Amino acid sequence: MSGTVPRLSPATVEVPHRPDTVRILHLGPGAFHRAHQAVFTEDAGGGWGICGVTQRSPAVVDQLRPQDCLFTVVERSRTTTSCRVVGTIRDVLFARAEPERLRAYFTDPKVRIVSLTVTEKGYRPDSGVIGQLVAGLEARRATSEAPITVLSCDNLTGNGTVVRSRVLEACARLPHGDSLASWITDHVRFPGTMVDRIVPATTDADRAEVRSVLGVTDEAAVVGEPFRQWVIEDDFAAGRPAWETVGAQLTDDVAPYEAVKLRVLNATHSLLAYRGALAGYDTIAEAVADPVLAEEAAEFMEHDVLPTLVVPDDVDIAAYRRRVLERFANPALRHRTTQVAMDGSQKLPLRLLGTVRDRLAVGEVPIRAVRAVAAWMVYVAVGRDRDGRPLPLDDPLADRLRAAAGGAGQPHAIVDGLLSVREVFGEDLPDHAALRAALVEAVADIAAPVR
Ligand SMILES: NC(=O)c1ccc[n+]([C@@H]2O[C@H](COP(=O)([O-])OP(=O)(O)OC[C@H]3O[C@@H](n4cnc5c(N)ncnc54)[C@H](O)[C@@H]3O)[C@@H](O)[C@H]2O)c1
Ligand SMILES: O=P(O)(O)OC[C@@H](O)[C@@H](O)[C@H](O)[C@H](O)CO
Repeated sequence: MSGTVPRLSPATVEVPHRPDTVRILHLGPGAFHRAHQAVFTEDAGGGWGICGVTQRSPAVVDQLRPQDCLFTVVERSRTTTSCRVVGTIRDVLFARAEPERLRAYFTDPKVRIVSLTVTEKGYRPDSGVIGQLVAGLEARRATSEAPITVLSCDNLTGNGTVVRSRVLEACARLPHGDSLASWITDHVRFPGTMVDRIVPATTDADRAEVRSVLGVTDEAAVVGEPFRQWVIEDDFAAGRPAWETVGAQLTDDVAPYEAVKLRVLNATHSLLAYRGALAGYDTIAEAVADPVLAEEAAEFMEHDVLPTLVVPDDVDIAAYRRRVLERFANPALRHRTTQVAMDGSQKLPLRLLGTVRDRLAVGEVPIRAVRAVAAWMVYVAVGRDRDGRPLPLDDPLADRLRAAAGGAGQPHAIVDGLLSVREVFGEDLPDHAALRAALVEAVADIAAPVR
């Protein structure tokens, strides 16, 4: 209950140096954007204000607008907590309710960057995000024609290339799409990025902590770990904030950094999420505190992932792997296993199946990666933990996955059913006999305690 505690606003908290002008339009101003890009952008200075655009609901607009878009970032290490109010977001809008305001931002030459954090499923053709981008770029072409950069900050392999391809594919479906595609090719850049900061969904307890520390009610507070990293391909059409002055790394080639992050951090996160949730652990920190799961995670990184990586010269991969496990072990974050487990059909191909394919290609069956995939299969098929508590299947393909898994049947039926989902496993993996056999064995082993 907030009682009479005043709301966070410029009247209740002093925030120096707020930018006056919106120069970045951000699609998907969820927890991660607020704790990552908004913080880097505020630190970099130079007057780059952000307008956040929500796609699916006005919830974040309703949280931020009464606060003049101010919000708190709560930074939690194992032993310390600090709060910082961020003022770089200057406007927020719900696209469906305010299409004219959205169009005005897209056509405004002062807006130089459209960035995105819309989750992996936000890039699917049915999400509406790509359509929104194409409509916005079309409006810009018809008015100012000013060059602009589209900056994906989602955990996708080749996020810049993916968003560019999706945009051009959508143009190809329009009646006069060829000329729009050609304008986009000449005027719009799509740099790739690697983004990293663990930012769990905010809870009521987090908001209560902000109330007690700052003495204000903040409905838009977010929580993150102290670590943050941003590697950005330096390919911008119309300028950018000086992010390199505040710790971001600008480079010609993001791909090796992105592969290290997705295959080491995100894949191990998913392994711990599925194995941990099935074992009855609520949080990633609890899962990695289990010696069996910690060893499985460490061995997965060392034996399955490492041989597939081209490690950039400036990355000490042994230290990186150790640090990832230390970050996961931070108990103050309370990152829920079921949050990391969501959208597995979209995440597995990006985080785990590249490693599986690369190892199979050299004649090795990566048994620890296989166990992680098997844990996802058991999570989908059985749908409850070892104490019988239900596990949510929050996934855009949930119905298809449930039907394919066919309930908690025999291991071979679960594996064959889920392997047949081509959107996840492609055309190659379902026919790989050694992979199938290893999956059946791992599913049998992991499912036994939860049946
Ligand atoms: N949270 C983290 O630790 C973290 C770290 C690195 C990268 N990321 C990236 O940021 C993304 C968002 O994470 P978050 O913590 O902000 O999540 P969030 O749930 O707080 O926000 C997700 C945002 O994406 C939008 N979205 C979700 N599904 C969509 C769909 N189908 N179509 C259109 N928009 C959709 C939501 O409306 C919301 O604005 C992640 O999926 C990941 O790609 C997150
Ligand atoms: O955010 P998602 O849903 O793509 O993935 C869940 C986590 O693995 C992820 O958010 C990590 O916390 C993050 O990628 C760390 O930078």
